[in-house]
Amino acid sequence: MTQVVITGTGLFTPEHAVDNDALVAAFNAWVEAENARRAEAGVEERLDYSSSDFIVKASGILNRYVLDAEGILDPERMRPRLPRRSNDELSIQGEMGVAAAGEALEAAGVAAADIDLVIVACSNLERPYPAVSVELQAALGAGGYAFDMNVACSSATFAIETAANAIRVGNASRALVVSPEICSAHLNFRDRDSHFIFGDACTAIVLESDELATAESGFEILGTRLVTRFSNAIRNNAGFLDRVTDSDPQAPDKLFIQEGRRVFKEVCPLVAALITDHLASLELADDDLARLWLHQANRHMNDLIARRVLGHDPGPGQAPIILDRYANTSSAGSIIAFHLHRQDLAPGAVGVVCSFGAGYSAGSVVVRRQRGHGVIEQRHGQGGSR
Ligand SMILES: CC(=O)SCCNC(=O)CCNC(=O)[C@H](O)C(C)(C)COP(=O)(O)OP(=O)(O)OC[C@H]1O[C@@H](n2cnc3c(N)ncnc32)[C@H](O)[C@@H]1OP(=O)(O)O
Repeated sequence: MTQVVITGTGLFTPEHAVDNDALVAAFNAWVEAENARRAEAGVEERLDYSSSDFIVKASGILNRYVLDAEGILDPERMRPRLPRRSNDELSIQGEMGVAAAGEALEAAGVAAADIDLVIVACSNLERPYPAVSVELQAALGAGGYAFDMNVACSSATFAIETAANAIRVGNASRALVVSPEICSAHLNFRDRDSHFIFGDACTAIVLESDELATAESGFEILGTRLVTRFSNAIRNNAGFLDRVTDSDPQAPDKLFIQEGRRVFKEVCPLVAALITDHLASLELADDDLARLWLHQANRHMNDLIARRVLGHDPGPGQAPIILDRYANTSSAGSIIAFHLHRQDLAPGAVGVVCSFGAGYSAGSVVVRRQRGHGVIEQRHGQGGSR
């Protein structure tokens, strides 16, 4: 069976950084104005203020990067301002994708023309068609075929499995998985419970059949495992039927909404069981795991999942946190952690990239650092989705 190797990753980080204090100042200025409006209109109910202390304590988030800070921090607007682009211009997600893909291709030592599958996988696509991936394929000069897919926060791991299988069956020899997440556009910055949760970023991953890979030390995919379980606890009702259902396009449910506590309670055990069962199916023990690159939604969730999987608190750097800087970047989060925190791993070290999110959906990708190019250990050398 063809072995599939991750040979390069890339990351696009928007220039605008917004820390909690700036976000909270904008939110509280809006609350003050809104409460004054309510008082004037004789409405009794008042809105509560937000606080940086709460955000850090509840989530571990200190900062987020966004495509446009000015629109978000304007209390009169509180949403990013992204100018409309003409059909002849590269789309916003296409531009993010070109930046992240360029870095990933360079790391892999692969020319764009040698890519024959491009998957754009993210929570929110900026239009239904033509597919952003097909536009990106053209912008990069990649060959083969391309398609978009959305499995919310698990989009990237589901796409890794899809790309790896395409390589295994011979439909592609090299694939690019790109996750351009513009979470600031689906976030209700006027909702106290969630206004701090998300940031924007784009990741890219190059996957190759091992016979073709030339990168010095790639990460061999030992197996992938995906799970979904329906839940309304995280939801966004925006959709193309809005126009014909005559529903209010400004209604709060047309943006991200969640029952945070429920998500915490229901998703942590699901994810811990997914990883543990996946490792067992690969004849790996929990303590074989040198690293957990977990989805980055909430620091406490990650601590709990890592503890459940490992049976003890993770060692320093064993379950890296990037949400302190990036906040929740949906499907990009676990890939950012993988991108930034893998180079120190010794050859042969095993780790898991694990996403979880709306759906619910969760994906586990177990990888092992190669011992220099072309040398693959046979002990856990199974291919396929396991
Ligand atoms: C998986 C995904 O990627 S989906 C997207 C992200 N999802 C998640 O992160 C799900 C996991 N859940 C969580 O992380 C958490 O539930 C959070 C961070 C969303 C919220 O933290 P919680 O501790 O659950 O806060 P909760 O909503 O219960 O509120 C606790 C208190 O803080 C208050 N509070 C809520 N928001 C704020 C705020 N912005 N500032 C100050 N206080 C606040 C509430 O009013 C409440 O006060 P009370 O105890 O007096 O009633």
